[in-house]
Amino acid sequence: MTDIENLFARHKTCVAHRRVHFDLAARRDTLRRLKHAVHTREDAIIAALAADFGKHPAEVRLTEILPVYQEINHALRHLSRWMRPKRVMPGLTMIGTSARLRPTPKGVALVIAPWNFPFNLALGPLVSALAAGCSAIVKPSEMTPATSTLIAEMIADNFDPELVAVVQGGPDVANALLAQPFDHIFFTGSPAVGKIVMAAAAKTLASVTLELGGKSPVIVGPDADIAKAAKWIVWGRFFNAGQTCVAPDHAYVHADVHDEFVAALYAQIAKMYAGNAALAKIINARHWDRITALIEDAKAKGATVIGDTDRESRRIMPTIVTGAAPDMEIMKEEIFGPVLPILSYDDLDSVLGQINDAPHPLALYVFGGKSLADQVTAATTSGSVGVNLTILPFIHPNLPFGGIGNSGMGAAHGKHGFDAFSHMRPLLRNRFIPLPLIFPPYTATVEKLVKFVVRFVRR
Ligand SMILES: NC(=O)c1ccc[n+]([C@@H]2O[C@H](COP(=O)([O-])OP(=O)(O)OC[C@H]3O[C@@H](n4cnc5c(N)ncnc54)[C@H](O)[C@@H]3O)[C@@H](O)[C@H]2O)c1
Repeated sequence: MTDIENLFARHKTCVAHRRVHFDLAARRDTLRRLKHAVHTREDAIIAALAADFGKHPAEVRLTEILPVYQEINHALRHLSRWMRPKRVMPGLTMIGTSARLRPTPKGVALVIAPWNFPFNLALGPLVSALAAGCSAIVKPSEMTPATSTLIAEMIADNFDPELVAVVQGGPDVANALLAQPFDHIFFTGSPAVGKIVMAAAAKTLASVTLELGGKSPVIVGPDADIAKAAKWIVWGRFFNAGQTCVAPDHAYVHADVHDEFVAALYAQIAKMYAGNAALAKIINARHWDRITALIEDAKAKGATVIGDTDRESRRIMPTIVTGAAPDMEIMKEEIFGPVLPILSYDDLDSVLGQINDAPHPLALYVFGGKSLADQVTAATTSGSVGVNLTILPFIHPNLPFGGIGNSGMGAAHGKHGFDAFSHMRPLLRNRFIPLPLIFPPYTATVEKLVKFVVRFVRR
């Protein structure tokens, strides 16, 4: 038996014997312990993310630590209601029964996390798994060794390994874990690896939540408040150096406001990133090479590019690509870096056509009046829609967060995350249902009764 098989078997046994935290008090205790563990390590988390890719402490607090506290507090506040069995009305044919839907822990959960928000995206789904009463094995990203090691130590110091365990490693370790018959797999990462995860889950029939990525467009309409649009788009595109799944990937800007918008972008970049102290590094040289190759290809195909790069420090300064066109590589793959291509448009229908011809995005942003937002929302499909803001649908505690098609399946956060790790188990109790009156033998009276019942239901 390998270490992973052994660990999984121990989780399975504990879950089967309800030895892990199952009732409300125990789950709350687990969540409080997790909160305390994070609270006592805030400085270490900031240091780990600085070591992994130069994230600014304020950004770590806002995008890695705060969302985890929010997820824990929200669960602590609402868990008792989420866990309560829900009464379900009987409908005509079930009169004489009482029905309840009881959220039941799925069992042993696997959480596979990416590198871009390595703390938040490992811990957030873990909160949902623990709130739902599951045990969990977490595999953080191998690309952020300092943060992943910190997560492993923090969990080992605070939890029985049969309740929560962290297994570190890359694709090999992920695949060894995926071979185990988990009860639910929560994967956050690229669409390419999402397909590998789903294929593996098909072998064990594990249910999956897939939080994937893709190109999230933003549309800036002729009636947009340009200064406000530029502020939200610069913030959403460039924090974490653009390595954000819900970042606006490229912008369609109405020709009437194009020049004003581009000027406003530069003004905002100068304001937010003067001196570049706030800008994170690109995660590694491979990604730096990939992103700068996209920039070079756009330049070679006629785009105007403003923004500096430095391989030594793995920095790419906030970069604007004007005159971008669909044939450029930068318009074909998720950029996942601090680069914003701008496409000028006159005809909204052609923009909607381009969005609909591409895989469904994780997020879609619209800047403009209500009628533009309504028109775009009605004509397209995406994981979420943000109007006159960016990123925030991810942070809202009561909105489901998830993609559709290429950008993912299922939902995370709050009650939706709890539901992902729960089986809604129907419980139907017989009180005085008269159905046995029409059990065989089918005498003339029974037949008449059956006919009557069918007529009654049909009417
Ligand atoms: N929807 C969301 O919530 C969300 C959040 C963050 C990132 N993302 C997406 O994640 C991607 C960036 O993250 P990433 O580069 O870490 O993603 P990734 O898919 O390369 O890696 C994610 C995880 O999968 C593992 N993995 C990698 N290759 C594997 C393989 N062949 N078999 C099994 N496991 C494998 C990694 O070790 C890591 O833990 C982007 O596409 C981004 O949009 C989505």
